[in-house]
Amino acid sequence: DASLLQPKVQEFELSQNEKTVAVPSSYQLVLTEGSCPHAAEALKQLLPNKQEKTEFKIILGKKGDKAVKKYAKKIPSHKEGYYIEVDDHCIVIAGADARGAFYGVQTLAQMVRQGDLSLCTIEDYPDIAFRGVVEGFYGTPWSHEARMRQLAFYGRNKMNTYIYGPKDDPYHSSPNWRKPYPEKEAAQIHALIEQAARNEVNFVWAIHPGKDIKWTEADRDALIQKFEAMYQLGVRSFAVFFDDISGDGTDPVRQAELLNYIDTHFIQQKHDVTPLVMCPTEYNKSWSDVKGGYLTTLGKMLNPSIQIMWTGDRVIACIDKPTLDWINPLIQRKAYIWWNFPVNDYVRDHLLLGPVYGNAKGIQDEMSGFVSNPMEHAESSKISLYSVADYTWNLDTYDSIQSWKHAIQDLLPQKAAYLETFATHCSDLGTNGHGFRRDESVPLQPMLKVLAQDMNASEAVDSVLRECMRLETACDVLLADNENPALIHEMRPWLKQGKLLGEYGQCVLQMVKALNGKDAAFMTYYDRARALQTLMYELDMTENQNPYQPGVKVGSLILLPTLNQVYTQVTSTYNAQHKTHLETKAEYNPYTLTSDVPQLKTQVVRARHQYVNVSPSNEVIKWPAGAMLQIAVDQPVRFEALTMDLGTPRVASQFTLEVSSEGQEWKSVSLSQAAEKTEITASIPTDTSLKFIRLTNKSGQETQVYFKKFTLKVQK
Ligand SMILES: CCCC(=O)N[C@H]1/C(=N/OC(=O)Nc2ccccc2)O[C@H](CO)[C@@H](O)[C@@H]1O
Repeated sequence: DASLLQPKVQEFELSQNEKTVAVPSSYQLVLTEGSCPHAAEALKQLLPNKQEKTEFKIILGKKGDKAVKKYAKKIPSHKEGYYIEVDDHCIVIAGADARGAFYGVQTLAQMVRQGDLSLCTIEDYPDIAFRGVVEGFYGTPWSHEARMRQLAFYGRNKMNTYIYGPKDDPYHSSPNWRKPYPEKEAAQIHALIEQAARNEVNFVWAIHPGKDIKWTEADRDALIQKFEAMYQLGVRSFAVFFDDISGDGTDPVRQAELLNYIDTHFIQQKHDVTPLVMCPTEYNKSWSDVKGGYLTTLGKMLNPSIQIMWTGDRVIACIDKPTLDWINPLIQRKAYIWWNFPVNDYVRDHLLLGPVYGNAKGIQDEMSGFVSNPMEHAESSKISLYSVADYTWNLDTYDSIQSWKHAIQDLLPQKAAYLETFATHCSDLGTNGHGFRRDESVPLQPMLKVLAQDMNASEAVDSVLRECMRLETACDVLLADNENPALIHEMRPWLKQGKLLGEYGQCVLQMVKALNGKDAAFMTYYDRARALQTLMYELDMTENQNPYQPGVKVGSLILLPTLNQVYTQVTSTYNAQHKTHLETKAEYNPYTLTSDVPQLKTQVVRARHQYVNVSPSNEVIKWPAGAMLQIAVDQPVRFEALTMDLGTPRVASQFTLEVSSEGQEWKSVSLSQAAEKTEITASIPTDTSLKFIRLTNKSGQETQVYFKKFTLKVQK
């Protein structure tokens, strides 16, 4: 069944209807020794017991091999393409090159797993030249074991590129990019390179020198020497990243001269090295200043074989034709896409387990590469990566939902149905500085909308109740599962939250059904609902407490908000009927953020014990003159202190900090910032309790700052 092949093949034809042949238990292998070693190794693992003298033959080779001479004309004339022919006494796998032959064996492996083989022919090849993953996220780099598993996953899914560029590796970035890796790390990288080769994956080693590179011969030679050291380790693919830097490292002429020098004096000298990849400083349209000439300078100066990475119209954006029609002419080549999904280093309280959707069809000829920047959770990222492999191999037949279901089936075969239930409600990012969102709880949305309109709609009550039971069950089963321990370990906090959410939903809907029944029943569900609200809040406050977006969110787009709304409504109704004063607030967040700084208006404010934090942003914030950021609180509190960090020294004088107890009378509070320090503090008088605090840019002009920290300390 061709629709089950992953990625979907370009052309599949049954040769004789309904005829099949059993998977050969023994066969004669015909190949040119040493021609396609990784394909031959994969075939041996797939069908181990080959015999010399048997009737059945498997022919394996690449274009030019005598073994496949007869089929040469059938082999697609695309790099990494292959031809498969299955008939009743022979299987042919003929690659356009060795990697194509390897991919043919991967496809055969999937056919074999389906049982008897249909008599058929397959002509297949990738739509996009470079497909795979860039380990380029902020946060805990993947472990060595996780990377080894990833590379095998890429081999099975025909991804041919893994770019090693973890921001937090000191030998990839500053300060040690000039130094060779120590013994242990070097050995691990060598092991990864061998694993990559076995799986026909280009291991691309990236260097990120931009923070402190000097435009001198010394630093140029230091970079070449580091590349040479990596070449000795076995690296045959190289990248230079200039993203997320400032200062004179951002000069495009210098960047281009350096890259052309590396290309001419290193890449071109080696013959067995793939084209150099670079990540520009302006890597998305929203940050580009075309008139400034950065992109056009690179486009004009960079040797044509050098690939230029691009994230799209924004840092986090899906890729469509207008995106590519804009960038390709400027850089005078096809963009090499760095797709910032499912990376979640800016929404670390959310796991992104939903479908991969939103990238256009029909744009395969406008991109030279498409690599996904994943989550620090390696196993959980495989749901998205499976679909990125599917999409980038064959854009026009890609079906996001079907691919998502197959991805889950592939990741956890025995418990796929449960993982699908859980993943359905664990896909949106929540509000974030990039404004990038994903759909969530999609099959349940119609009923949730009915419920929000009328909590007594019995069909909606029952269907949401059943889904909450399924969610609770799914989380229990997954928490206890050991088919893929690494996956469950990563998801554990979210599975626990999903279980609580499923239980909470059942209580709330039982409250609705108990409204006109026995009060004791209602009260029991009410007590448990309140208890579950507390348990969800405490889990959110105690697990995954990273310094950026701490906490554990599940169902945050529509399921939890709808259940909270129904909780409030049914409790209010009960109060009206019984003249009681039960608590109607579901999720109590006493703080509200308002701002007329465009990039800050969606930031999240959250109380955490004695501290009130506004979530930091990775972006450069353009703070208009007179614009403000305000925190309001329901009940008056005594703020003791404010600590913030705008990532810029000597900037406090551009701002005023004011406080108010009712929003009319404002008192200003002095800000202090030590010389050459970026941290700004304010001690707030606690003689009166306050409901408002606001920070305004009073400098009379727009200022550019970062937004690394904004924390209020509340008096106990
Ligand atoms: C060619 C893409 C480079 C890129 O995306 N860099 C980082 C990246 N950069 O985006 C920024 O907004 N970076 C930034 C903004 C302001 C100041 C410093 C960095 O975003 C991703 C998602 O958070 C990170 O995983 C990436 O490492």
